[in-house]
Amino acid sequence: IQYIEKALRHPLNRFPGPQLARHTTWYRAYYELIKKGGWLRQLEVLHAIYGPIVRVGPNELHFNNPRAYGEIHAPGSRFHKDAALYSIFGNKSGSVFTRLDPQVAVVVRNILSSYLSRRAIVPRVTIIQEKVIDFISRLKAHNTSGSGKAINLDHAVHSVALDVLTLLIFSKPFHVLSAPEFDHPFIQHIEPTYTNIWIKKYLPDMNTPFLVAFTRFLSKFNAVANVFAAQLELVKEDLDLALQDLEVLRDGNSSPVTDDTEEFENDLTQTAATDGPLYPFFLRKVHEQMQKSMNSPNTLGRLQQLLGRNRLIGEGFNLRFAGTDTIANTCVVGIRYLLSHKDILKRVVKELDDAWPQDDDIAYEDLEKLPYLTAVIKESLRLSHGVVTPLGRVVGPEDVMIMGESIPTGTIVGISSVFVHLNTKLFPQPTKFNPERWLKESPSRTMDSMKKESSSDVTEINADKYLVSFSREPRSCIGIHLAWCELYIVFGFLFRKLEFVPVTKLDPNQPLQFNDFFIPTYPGDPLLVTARERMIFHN
Ligand code: HEM
Repeated sequence: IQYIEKALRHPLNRFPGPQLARHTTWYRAYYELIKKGGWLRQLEVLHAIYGPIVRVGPNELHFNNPRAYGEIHAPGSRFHKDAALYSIFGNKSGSVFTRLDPQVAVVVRNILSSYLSRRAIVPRVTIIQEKVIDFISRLKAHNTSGSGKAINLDHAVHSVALDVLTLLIFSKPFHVLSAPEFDHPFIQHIEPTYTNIWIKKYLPDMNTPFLVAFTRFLSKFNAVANVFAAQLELVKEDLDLALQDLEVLRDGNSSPVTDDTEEFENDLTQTAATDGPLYPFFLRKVHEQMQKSMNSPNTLGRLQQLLGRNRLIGEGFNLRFAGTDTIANTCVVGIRYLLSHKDILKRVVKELDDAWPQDDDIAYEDLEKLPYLTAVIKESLRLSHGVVTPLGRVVGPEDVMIMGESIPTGTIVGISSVFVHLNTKLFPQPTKFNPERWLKESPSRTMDSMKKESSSDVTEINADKYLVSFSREPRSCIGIHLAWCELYIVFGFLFRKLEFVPVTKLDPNQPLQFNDFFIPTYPGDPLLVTARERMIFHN
């Protein structure tokens, strides 16, 4: 009776939605677990029935208007991340990504952001370039080896993304690119990893002896666990190596304790000459902060709690996930669309050839200046969406207005990036791969159409503002500079140096289907291609 009374008085009752979802989160679980990531498709159905705000769980609302994105992910927001959603990444040992409170996360965000800043990344561009050149030779060698077998480009691109990231960040990179046929176990298990983590959201105490014993029976689960364990071992070894270095530095008294971020960034820039990986720098910065706090037990205690050994391992481990599959997905989606749109491919290749006529190197800054390449990357980011799951936030510390409605404290609110990127007012013919839309002189953006847009419920016409693949402050992606840099180099180098012949049948009018497993996973045929060197003829 008490339950019924409470349910009848619930403040979210005024919002429409399916009856079952009002009473149990298992309504959503059905789509996430049984319908294998079909929650996004169901959200579309629900919005079509119930309108722009839908009650999708006992305590959860989903929005479909891009304006809501800005209101939920607003600078200075104190909304916490949704504990149940982020528990799938194990928020017990944790990392900045799984820290729920933005005011706690900011401490680690600041340190991590400086070592992933543009100033830290640009001097390390050669590390990325060399790996991508190595990748290109492997693709060519595969073709000339006479095996006659096409390459699975999805696996190949995930391999290069994982190698670039781990080479740049850790002193012990994973080296997966050297596996025959781009088929390293770390790569084979990407999809099962993502599809299996959902179960943790609904059975959070996976570490209870019963569940551990139970999962031993599931061979697929076990294989994924083994791959996880192997990667974790590498991160742990890296941490130990870095800590040993720190001991040496401390004994030799050569680690200056400094408050000065600029000095730290200079330090990063100088050490770039030695190709230093970034994770040890991060640890060194943490170490410096701790030394500085020796006389302030409260700060020291807080730092130790935030950055204890397990947490530092968690931080390193999380970077592998945050920074690999997201970039690889953007590349795979972009390459697929380019190979199925010959006119767009021709135009981007011409732009590259004009800017880079000789077979020597091109400066990264010159790639960044190419408008069409930039538009191709933005369109690839838009149609790969970044993270597709609604990034649930808990309203607080007081009630707020979202889409003109007062939303009570404690409500979980979200809007998937897909509803922003596929909004027809912001991006006409949204499922079409059309880099033109990002160019200022785009013929599709006439004064008339812009006037119409500004009179719609979307008040700003700046499409860049609605590219939310990296989310928004205060929890936006801190790897954005690395991501952009890698995307320019992968797209620029691959299409300047190689010609791909798709073996998979690609239909330009068929939008790519994906499932919602936090980041999108693409069922269906893998992208099989052969690759050969491009010949450039100049008059
Ligand atoms: C195309 C590539 C990438 C995309 C689309 C992307 C997307 C995102 C998104 C949407 C978020 C917000 C997640 C949330 O609210 O829970 C995020 C957070 C994050 N990203 Fe990325 N990311 C990319 C690359 C990277 C790279 C290369 C790194 C680092 C090596 C990285 C590290 C992080 C971290 C540490 C966070 C957590 C920030 C926080 O919770 O405060 N990401 N990313």
